[in-house]
Amino acid sequence: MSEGNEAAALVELAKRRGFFFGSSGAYGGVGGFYTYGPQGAALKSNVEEAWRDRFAVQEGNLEIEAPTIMPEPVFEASGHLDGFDDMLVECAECSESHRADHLIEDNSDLEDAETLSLEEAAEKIAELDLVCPNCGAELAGQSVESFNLMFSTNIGPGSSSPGYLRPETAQGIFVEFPRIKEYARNQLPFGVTQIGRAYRNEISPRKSIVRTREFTQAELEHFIDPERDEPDLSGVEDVEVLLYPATEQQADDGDYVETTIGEAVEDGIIGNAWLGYFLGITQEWYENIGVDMDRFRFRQHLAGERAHYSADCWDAESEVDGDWIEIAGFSYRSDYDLSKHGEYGDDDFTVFQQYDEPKTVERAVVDPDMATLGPEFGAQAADVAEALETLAERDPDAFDADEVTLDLDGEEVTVDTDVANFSVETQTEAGEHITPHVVEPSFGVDRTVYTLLAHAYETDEVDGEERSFLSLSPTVAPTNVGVFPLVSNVDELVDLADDIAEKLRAAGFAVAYDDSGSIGRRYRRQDEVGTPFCVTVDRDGMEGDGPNTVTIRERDSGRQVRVAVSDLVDTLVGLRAGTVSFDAVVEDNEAVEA
Ligand SMILES: Nc1ncnc2c1ncn2[C@@H]1O[C@H](COP(=O)(O)OP(=O)(O)OP(=O)(O)O)[C@@H](O)[C@H]1O
Repeated sequence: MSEGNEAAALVELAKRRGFFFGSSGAYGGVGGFYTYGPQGAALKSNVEEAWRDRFAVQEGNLEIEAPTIMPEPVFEASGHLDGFDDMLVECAECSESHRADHLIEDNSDLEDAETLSLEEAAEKIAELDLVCPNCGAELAGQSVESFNLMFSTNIGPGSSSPGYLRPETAQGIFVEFPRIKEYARNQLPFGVTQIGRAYRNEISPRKSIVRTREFTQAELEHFIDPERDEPDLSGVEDVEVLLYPATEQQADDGDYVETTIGEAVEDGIIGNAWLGYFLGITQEWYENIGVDMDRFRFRQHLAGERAHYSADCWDAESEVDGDWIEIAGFSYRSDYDLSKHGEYGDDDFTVFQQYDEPKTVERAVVDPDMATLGPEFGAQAADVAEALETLAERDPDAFDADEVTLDLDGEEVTVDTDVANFSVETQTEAGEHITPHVVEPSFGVDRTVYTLLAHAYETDEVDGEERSFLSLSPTVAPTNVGVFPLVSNVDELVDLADDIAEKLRAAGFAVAYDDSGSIGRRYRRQDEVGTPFCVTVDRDGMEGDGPNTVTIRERDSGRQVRVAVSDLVDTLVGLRAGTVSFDAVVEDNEAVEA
């Protein structure tokens, strides 16, 4: 497809063939909400299933399903209430809202306008003479404001209990960590996955299902002890990747780095081995489900671009119509989330890590008797003593210094270790409580679906006519097989076709049974929705005393092969799973002239 046309052709096909379309059309539609039709819902569900199989089942990770609405304190702790903002500029003329950073990026060479401050963004808009994409009015002089992307609601009647629709599925996993860690028997590392809806009140939703206000994420939160846990890179070190590191993006002649996961981790291009591990298995997964690897890269975030919780971040990006779209994000979230919930929430977000050998340590033990602290602390004495005790537990070495500094609700108090009455006791410790760090691969399911459709969309010529088809991988194709009686007025053919359709459905296939129109038109209909194989029941296969035979047609090449009905289900099972190639089926059977 030529550049610029791909998305338009895709959206047209998606609507006509029941992949997806803007929702609530009867009421004028509402920006940023899409309904998946029968083909789209099946494709999306197959992508989710493939993700679940790779990132939950194959990895031995756990899966949970948490609510999509959570109370306000969760998002106070997570930082989303304060920090989950985009830059908004409103047109004074038509009142249309725009994302300031996107407007700037679309109209300049700047790729990281997100990193600008609000004032800088406003200056840039003026400098570039940007106009409102809706009405053409000048935007210079308009202020740029930050806009929080969370949808708010009230839980129960009244407004005393505000809640928010989750902007990422991840918080549902972090908040439930105290329960899940028990389930995982407190053994790090372990991973928890969740596939579900997330909601963001995007300032300007666009590119159909690429930027919507309600979308599906598939997230994995992998909990590790950064001091003890190392990933096993042996399975991914040879995976070849195209990387676009932050340093290259900032260099004048910034270039891609073609390397392997093993080398990228060794050379420090990917600064964290766990991120390297996940980039490796992700690249293979995307390739398996049909993302075109010539239109795929990993791009590292620039420092100012990273989310409030992220210490290092890479995006998986796919190219559609010449634009790079983020389809998954990989963040090293450190202990940010669990520490915050530990601080704000009323539960234990740490894990007890046993030492290899018990350790003998000297611990400062604070005397809780306030009198010994001296009169200078007055009414604060009880708080000071409590803070000293906490410090003694968390950082006993602090008492080696002459004085210790305490934080009493934001007020700093310095205590001379001579007057802080503590004694040093020798204790044997079996382990320590640590707050696990989190490595997070976060996938956008809708953007994956969009990429698969865009990368699969092809046109060629068949019998002198243009044909458009989706070369979707058999593992995700929404319809697995088409079944057609060559003609609909011969009972014998119709009965056998019915019987085959029933057997295939019983074997777990999504079957499209079609007996209307010419066989060519029936093939075209299936080609357009990406059905990889079609079975046709014809008279040739019913002749003689031998086994009945039917033809299987392969979508992309249009080649056909005649196979015995008794072998059909097994053959298609192999073809769908990719364990049997169409070439092998042709070799074992009789190729048919198309
Ligand atoms: N509005 C949206 N519509 C559809 N998918 C989304 C949307 N926002 C995020 N996603 C998906 O969720 C994944 C993880 O979310 P993350 O918070 O990393 O996105 P993001 O960096 O905020 O995305 P963007 O910069 O495009 O707004 C993204 O890689 C993307 O695939």
